[in-house]
Amino acid sequence: MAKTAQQPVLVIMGVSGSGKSTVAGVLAGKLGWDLAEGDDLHPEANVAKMHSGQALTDEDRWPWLGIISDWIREHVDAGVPAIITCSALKKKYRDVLRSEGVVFVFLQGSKDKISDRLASRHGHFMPPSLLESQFEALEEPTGDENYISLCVSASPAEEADEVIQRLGLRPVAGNAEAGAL
Ligand SMILES: Nc1ncnc2c1ncn2[C@@H]1O[C@H](COP(=O)(O)OP(=O)(O)OP(=O)(O)O)[C@@H](O)[C@H]1O
Ligand SMILES: O=C(O)[C@H](O)[C@@H](O)[C@H](O)[C@H](O)CO
Repeated sequence: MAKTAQQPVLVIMGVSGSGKSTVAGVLAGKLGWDLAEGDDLHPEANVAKMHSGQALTDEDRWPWLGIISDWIREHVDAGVPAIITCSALKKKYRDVLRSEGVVFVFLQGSKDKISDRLASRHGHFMPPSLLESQFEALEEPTGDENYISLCVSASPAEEADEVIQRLGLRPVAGNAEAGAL
């Protein structure tokens, strides 16, 4: 069972197409928490690189992880509960995001399942061809990393409810039904 601080920051993590943005949006609606989309914090060069079909390297990702880490720290320091999406594929990436109060929510799914999702997603800069490299880079969280894993076979609303229930979070009154898809 992951430990939750009174005002946690949830990092919704997983490969491209695992549902991070979708689930984070529903969860933020139910909880009434601050939300940031990690994809929006990438330097432009990173987005252009992924769009052209090339996988990011560690060097490409460090500046981006620094921005995400700053965002997390601001919320932790201010005691404001929040949710951010970030692939956070490797343990060394999570190590720079980790701090008291940070809980990783790992959206875990098979390559086939996620590949099907990406095939029917349109208008996103990330090409489905990069999914293979995402799985190659992925180091699933283990051991004493403060995390929960969720199997991505339920609806976004069910996945959000599972996070709320497993972490013992409190939905905003009247928002419990938000995002029922
Ligand atoms: N629980 C779900 N059930 C069915 N479809 C889903 C679910 N979650 C997400 N999807 C769909 O899967 C696709 C990928 O979801 P989403 O864009 O949220 O993934 P992501 O992890 O944020 O991807 P990326 O990192 O590339 O931005 C979208 O088309 C979304 O509508
Ligand atoms: O670490 C990475 O390779 C990137 O963060 C990708 O995961 C993308 O940001 C995202 O998946 C595309 O939307």
